[in-house]
Amino acid sequence: MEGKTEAVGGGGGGGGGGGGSGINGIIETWLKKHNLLYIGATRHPFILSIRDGTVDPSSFKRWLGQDYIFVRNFVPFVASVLQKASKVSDDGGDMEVILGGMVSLSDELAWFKKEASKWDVVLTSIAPQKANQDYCRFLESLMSSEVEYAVAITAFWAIEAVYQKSFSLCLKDGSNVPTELIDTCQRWGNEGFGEYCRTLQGIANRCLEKAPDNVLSKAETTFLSVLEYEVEFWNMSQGRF
Ligand SMILES: Cc1ncc(CN)c(N)n1
Repeated sequence: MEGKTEAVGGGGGGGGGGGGSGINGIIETWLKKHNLLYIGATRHPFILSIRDGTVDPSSFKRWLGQDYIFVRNFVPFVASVLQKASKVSDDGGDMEVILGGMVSLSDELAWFKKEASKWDVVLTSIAPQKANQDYCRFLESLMSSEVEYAVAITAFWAIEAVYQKSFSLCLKDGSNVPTELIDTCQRWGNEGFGEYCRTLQGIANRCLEKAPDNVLSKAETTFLSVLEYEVEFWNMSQGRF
């Protein structure tokens, strides 16, 4: 899909339970408007090297260790999104989706531990690198009660969606992912995770449609920041600082 905008997850639907307006939602407008940066985050050379089977094992190990630290910091951020949802969302449907997301993050942490031992990566001896520290600091800033639910849920969707889009690319026909990395690609590239991301996209769209202009522009800036942090994270994984 190079050079062409595709709604995250490929469907363009607003997502069950989200109620967003799908193909014509605010997020779809942003994806078109910021397509270059979006492509930069979702078709990064690190991901392309996994897809093509040319990934440097030391880059993969670096990514693995750093991402474990990131996910540990991501959990409290998601908890803060859940707290915001409990205060503002009308029907409780958002809370169920976010809670489901927290359950899969618990699985994700267990997966990192198992994967790390397979690759001889000692998770307890890893220090976060600068790009990771910056990203985690950004997450922390979004946890403030001053940050609106529409902004926080947009960030949450974008963070999950970048991984879904990136790793699902590795599962497409013609890819040459090494056997030992297929499980990694399936973790975020599977259809269930794609559906979950479309649901988050629908929730975010619904919130953005109700949001005043100043919140909309904060959410757009936050979306762009997520894309930039994701690019830096992939760069860091490749040893490019
Ligand atoms: C950096 C990063 N971004 C997103 C994800 C998906 N939870 C992740 N594990 N790491």
